[in-house]
Amino acid sequence: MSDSVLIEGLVVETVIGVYEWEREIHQELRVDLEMAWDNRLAAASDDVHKALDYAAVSEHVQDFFRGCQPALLETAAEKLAASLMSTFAVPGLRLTLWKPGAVPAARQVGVKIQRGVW
Ligand SMILES: Nc1nc2c(c(=O)[nH]1)N=C([C@H](O)[C@@H](O)CO)CN2
Repeated sequence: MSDSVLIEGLVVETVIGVYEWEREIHQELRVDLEMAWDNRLAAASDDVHKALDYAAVSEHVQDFFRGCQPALLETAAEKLAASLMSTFAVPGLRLTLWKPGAVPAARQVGVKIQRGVW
């Protein structure tokens, strides 16, 4: 599939981290998403119900991090990918989770995964 729907730099606040002190605070993550989606039906009908609604997906991501507060970025990425694919019937996605404050000498650190069919 060559079409996709994109979300870049979505900011979420959550509890995440492997250290004890990190379990006591909220930290910022940034989420980049590229989701495989055939955009032709939405374009032909001009109907948001035929589109992969990036506003609804963004809300889902925010809700996800209210309920899921793992230690590792890898765990968060894997669970979020599965949740998005099953909730929105997304056949494939590329997901990057950035943790901007984690390594002071780096602008940001993160993980990127690709799942499903492209
Ligand atoms: N590959 C990873 N490395 C590290 C992670 C992680 O989630 N994935 N997490 C930490 C700590 O929580 C760190 O962010 C605290 O600064 C260390 N390494």
